[in-house]
Amino acid sequence: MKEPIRKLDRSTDSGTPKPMRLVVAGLILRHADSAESGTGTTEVLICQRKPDQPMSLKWEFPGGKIEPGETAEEALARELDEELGISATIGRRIAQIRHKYRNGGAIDLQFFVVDQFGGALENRIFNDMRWSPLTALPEYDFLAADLGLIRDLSEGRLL
Ligand SMILES: Nc1nc2c([nH]c(=O)n2[C@H]2C[C@H](O)[C@@H](COP(=O)(O)OP(=O)(O)OP(=O)(O)O)O2)c(=O)[nH]1
Repeated sequence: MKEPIRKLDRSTDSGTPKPMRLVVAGLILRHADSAESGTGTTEVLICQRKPDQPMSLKWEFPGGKIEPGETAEEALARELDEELGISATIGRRIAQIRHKYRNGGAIDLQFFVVDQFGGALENRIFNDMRWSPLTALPEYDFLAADLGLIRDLSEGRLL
């Protein structure tokens, strides 16, 4: 007897499966003093992707993929050197997020605090970069995987 032709399940068959990408990103912090209130504001460095990159002009935290043989901290220190020209001391890990982008790419993202670095910050690859108070983060159009973290940071839950 002939086997019936099975219909392809579009939700599971989207071509060759892409491997999970392991990504690290840094929350580079600085503490700005406010003259009027006398209290300090915590600011974080945010970076905007270039117009010719995938997910163009979205905002993200500096970082990138872990290469074979690297620890997460080593990968982040390398990326921050390549992207910003700084020698960063990688602090504690404050979040880990798994996300599936619509193109089928899944990423595992780890975020680390960086509150010490050597050298002068230099924008080597981004369209724009700026310091944002944690409370202002939701005003920026961040990558989808970062949105939960953005909410937590802006509401003072993580730092
Ligand atoms: N650096 C960074 N990447 C992030 C964040 N959130 C998020 O979804 N990502 C994604 C975007 C990229 O797909 C991937 C980081 O890869 P990458 O920095 O090495 O290189 P890329 O943007 O050229 O990415 P790709 O085209 O190779 O996928 O992680 C974030 O806050 N920072």
